[in-house]
Amino acid sequence: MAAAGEPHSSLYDTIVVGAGIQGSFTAYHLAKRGRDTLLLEQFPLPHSRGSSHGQSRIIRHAYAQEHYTQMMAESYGLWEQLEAEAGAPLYRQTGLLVLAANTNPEFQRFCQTLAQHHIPSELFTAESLRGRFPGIRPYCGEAGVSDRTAGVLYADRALRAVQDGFRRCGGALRDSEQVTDIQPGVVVTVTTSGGVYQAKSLVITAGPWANKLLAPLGLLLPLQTLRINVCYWKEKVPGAYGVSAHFPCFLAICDPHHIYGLPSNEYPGLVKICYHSGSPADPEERDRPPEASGLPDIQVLQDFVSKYLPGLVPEPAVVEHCMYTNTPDEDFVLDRHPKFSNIVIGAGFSGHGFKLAPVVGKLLCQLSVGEEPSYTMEPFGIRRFPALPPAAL
Ligand SMILES: Cc1cc2nc3c(=O)[nH]c(=O)nc-3n(C[C@H](O)[C@H](O)[C@H](O)COP(=O)(O)OP(=O)(O)OC[C@H]3O[C@@H](n4cnc5c(N)ncnc54)[C@H](O)[C@@H]3O)c2cc1C
Ligand SMILES: O=C(O)[C@@H]1CCCCN1
Repeated sequence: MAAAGEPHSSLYDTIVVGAGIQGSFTAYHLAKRGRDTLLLEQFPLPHSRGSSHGQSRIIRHAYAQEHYTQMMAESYGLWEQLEAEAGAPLYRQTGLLVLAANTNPEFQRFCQTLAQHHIPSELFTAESLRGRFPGIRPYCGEAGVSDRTAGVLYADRALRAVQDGFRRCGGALRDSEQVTDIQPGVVVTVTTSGGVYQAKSLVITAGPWANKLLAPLGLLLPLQTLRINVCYWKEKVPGAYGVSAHFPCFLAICDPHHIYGLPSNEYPGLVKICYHSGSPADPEERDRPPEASGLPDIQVLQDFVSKYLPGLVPEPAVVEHCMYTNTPDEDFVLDRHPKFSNIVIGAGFSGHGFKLAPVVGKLLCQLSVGEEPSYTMEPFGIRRFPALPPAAL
């Protein structure tokens, strides 16, 4: 292997830009197939400036859109495989409750998908919810549906495990190297703050920085980057909403944005409850507090916690930050560059991509080696966005 700053003596098969969960899984699949792969990351690892840091993420089969439930069947298997390779637990089953007015059309789609895919689940009325989950105070007319297979992924540990797996397969990971220039061609030339590298194909998985790398390649995707407040709430009785008390993850279908929670585990006595949206922010500015004085998301969460979860103190005890990169329809972008077919793009994971990363990585790997992808790519294509600059298409 070349020392940092020196060109690799031969061509890489693939360079992957961005060692978040999507780029790391893509590189892992490529290296497992024996491809000579270089994974580049701008920050020293581990870091907390993108979207893949933190201790926990929800994993679930339950989705209102069937294509994700379909992909989750394989994703669970790949997580288990990584867990076995890592020799450490990456996942804890807790179940998930989806909560909504029983007439809500999105809620009904969740119920249909769970039934069609034979996912173990149970329907609840407001009354049966109260009986089973005394920590929740449902309102009249509310319903719940559970996904018993759901749980929590140990995110930081999972990211490390997949990067370790990549290196064990012979992959090269260089952190603290920012990609500053990409020259497309049959051989792609990538310049970083530390050197110049060449490869037969390139995968861009740059999270909130995706458009910064794509713009010089003539492509601007309709992505919105959001700064998310990750809030933790104190239990009045420690453990009452904990994994050991069998409190599940939950997803409350609220208007305009959902609210979700994970049982207390990572910080003893604190339950993670967040708003599925945030304030628009450039990733370079993510650590600067938002200019508006009030934080409406935290106000919405405080109202929700005080009305709905009476065993929690309705004031966040800890607030951390993370970035979302949203597409208009919240479906991912997994596609080739419209002009440069050996440049593959994975972007726009819209706050729900972690659980699916094993399959996303496999699909991006398939696209970059020129194989037929294992799933329909229709929901993920770049051409679904009608207003792209004509230069790109
Ligand atoms: C608060 C929060 C809660 C979430 N909850 C869930 C959940 O419960 N379940 C779930 O499935 N998903 C969840 N998600 C979504 C999930 O975490 C993301 O979809 C996923 O982490 C996106 O990964 P990524 O690799 O695309 O992005 P990132 O993790 O941001 O990785 C991109 C990487 O590219 C690097 N990079 C960028 N530009 C360059 C460059 N020029 N040169 C070199 N490197 C570069 C960045 O430094 C970064 O490390 C949540 C996300 C957030 C923020
Ligand atoms: O992907 C998930 O399961 C969660 C749902 C709620 C929003 C954040 N992501």
